[in-house]
Amino acid sequence: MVSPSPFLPDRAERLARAVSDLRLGLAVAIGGGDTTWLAISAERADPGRLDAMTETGAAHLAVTARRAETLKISVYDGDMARLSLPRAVDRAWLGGVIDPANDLAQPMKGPFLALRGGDAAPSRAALLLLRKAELLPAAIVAPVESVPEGVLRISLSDMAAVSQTTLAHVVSARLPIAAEVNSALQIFRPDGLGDEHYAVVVGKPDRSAPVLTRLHSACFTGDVLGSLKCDCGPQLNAALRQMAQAGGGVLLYLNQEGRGIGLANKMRAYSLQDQGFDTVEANHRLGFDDDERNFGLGGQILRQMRIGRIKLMTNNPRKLAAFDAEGIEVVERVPLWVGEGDFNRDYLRVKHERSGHLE
Ligand SMILES: Nc1nc2c(ncn2[C@@H]2O[C@H](COP(=O)(O)OP(=O)(O)OP(=O)(O)O)[C@@H](O)[C@H]2O)c(=O)[nH]1
Ligand SMILES: [Zn+2]
Repeated sequence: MVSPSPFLPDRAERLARAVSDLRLGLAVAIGGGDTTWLAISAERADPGRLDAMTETGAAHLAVTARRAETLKISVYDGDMARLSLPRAVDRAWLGGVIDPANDLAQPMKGPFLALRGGDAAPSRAALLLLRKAELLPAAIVAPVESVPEGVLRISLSDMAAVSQTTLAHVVSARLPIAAEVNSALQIFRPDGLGDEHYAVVVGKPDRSAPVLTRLHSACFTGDVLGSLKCDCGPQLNAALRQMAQAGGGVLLYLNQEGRGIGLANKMRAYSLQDQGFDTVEANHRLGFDDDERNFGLGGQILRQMRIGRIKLMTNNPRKLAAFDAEGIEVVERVPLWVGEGDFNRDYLRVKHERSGHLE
């Protein structure tokens, strides 16, 4: 007989499963306190599951403090709020509460009853997992007597593994690119939650000197489509060209689209920007922070590549701090201001004025 225990998922694997279940619209059971709770994405909840979650009258809707602020809901749980839900939730009402697309058209959505006291930790865990699933951070949460068969169970103590992803090198292959034919692409894969990330080695960087490095965040609209709303495409190309001219460099490409909120949410942010909100306000109205990226992954990749000293091409002081925290010495910052135009002037101004980007 084969022993079952090696086949059981560990904490990191359970969390990765929980994120993909929530993304599908499935419920996840969260235990670890006195009560076990079922949580489901408010965005993905189908009518049958929504009714089942709310039929006892004990369900609540968890939203982030950012979203609560826009909805003018009292925040008693620090970074989040829990709203009591009626037995039969009106889906249009729910849509209005969680999705800010119609905030301006439908400004009054209350009255809301915000819960105080009790255990907010399971709801907080659900919100964090939904962010990792790149869904709107709004969860329907209800206590359960018993967990329905087939529903994944996680424990609050599993949540510690959310930020403990370790990346492993998978493969490296030669990749001639327009900037430098002598280049290579390396792939790094997480052991639990998260996406694969890449390192482009341009030319032959001299490892005895600080390596010219760029930490780039995925931007489908800018990198691939040539969107004029941001500066990502020109930054990507300028970085690769400068590395080629310098004889070599490393471009770390982190799959953290939309500053970590995912492409669908970034497009929600863009539609809010069309209503007049700036980049930061749009993120807040959706329930996200200004920037949800984890730059520490870049340092982890460089350590695996045995690169310890770099010249970093960036205007973002948070990136400098992140490499420092990972033990990578940034000996010089190389400013990277390119691609300014009519469509991204406000975006660049907001980076400078609100996000602390350097000259
Ligand atoms: N949420 C959101 N993300 C955006 C928006 N515009 C661009 N992005 C994302 O922002 C990231 C690029 O970040 P930036 O702040 O432009 O630049 P940075 O990489 O932090 O800083 P630099 O190193 O100085 O370029 C990419 O992940 C883009 O997909 C937006 O309006 N909203
Ligand atoms: Zn972009």
